[in-house]
Amino acid sequence: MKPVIVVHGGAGRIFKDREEGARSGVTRAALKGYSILKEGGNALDAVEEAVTSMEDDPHFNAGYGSVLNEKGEVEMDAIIMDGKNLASGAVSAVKCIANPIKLARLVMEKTEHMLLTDHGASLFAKAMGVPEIPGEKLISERSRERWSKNLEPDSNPHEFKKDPGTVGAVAIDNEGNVACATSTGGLTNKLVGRVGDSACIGSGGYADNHVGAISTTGHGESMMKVVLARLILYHMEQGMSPVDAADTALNYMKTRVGGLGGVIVVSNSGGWAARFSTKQMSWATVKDDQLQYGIYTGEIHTSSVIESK
Ligand SMILES: CC(C)C[C@H](NC(=O)C[C@H](N)C(=O)O)C(=O)O
Repeated sequence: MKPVIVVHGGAGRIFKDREEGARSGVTRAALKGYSILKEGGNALDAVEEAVTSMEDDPHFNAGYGSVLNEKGEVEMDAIIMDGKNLASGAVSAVKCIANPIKLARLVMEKTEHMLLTDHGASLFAKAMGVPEIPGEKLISERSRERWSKNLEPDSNPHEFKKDPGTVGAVAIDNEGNVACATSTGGLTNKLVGRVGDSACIGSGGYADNHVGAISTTGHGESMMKVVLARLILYHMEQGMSPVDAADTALNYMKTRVGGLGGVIVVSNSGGWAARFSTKQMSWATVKDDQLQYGIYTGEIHTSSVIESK
């Protein structure tokens, strides 16, 4: 099987000041993940690496640069899933760690459980030797500015809320194993303790070698109502292509519950899709040593991996 990776850096709106950063961030993440796959590495390592790279990048709403909750703090959700055996690990409402996706993987590999939250997740992180960092270290200047603007009486919070940048990756490796990973700071000015789709199996992501892998972004409450990731795989099981399955599920979410979002898909035969019902979504993919990326509907740039290094 030829390896494929697809990544997203969030749907919604991408304001001009974030466009270049988002474009280069998704491109870098896809190339990092792809180089693992090219060297014979597995899909799980590739999606973890791609997501870690975007968690460390302040242009995205995950890890450093996460949006702030109503109290001005970072609380993050993440999930990872292995399509080989349907093993999955997730964390929700975690603070004070740099890479929630790595903690989600430890939940998957080192516990009997699938999801650890808040205080328990932080005790687990300590037990695993994951360094605790001051919460302040996750707050970028941009997130702080956005958060305080949202509190101003004449602000238009709906505009800012549209531009966060959740991250995710899906991949298939040369053995035909698929995996997904998703990580987010959630929604701007959310209530303390709010958990979104990105920590929930079937909503924020799903991976099954029998069908393919999905990572999602968008309005979490809507995505949880329709169990978006698993819904797309269901359509693929019924014979739809990744693009048709993604569009059908996104359309259902829009008409049924009024929610918008974006998804990336890889099928177990190496097909892929990056689709969104929002105005924009930053995405990138590498397949056959060819890099493709875009932000707007219909925008696709193509270059060879050798040139882009
Ligand atoms: C306005 C929306 C489309 C922006 C989108 N948000 C998320 O994906 C949030 C995540 N699914 C949750 O609900 O916790 C983004 O970050 O790009």
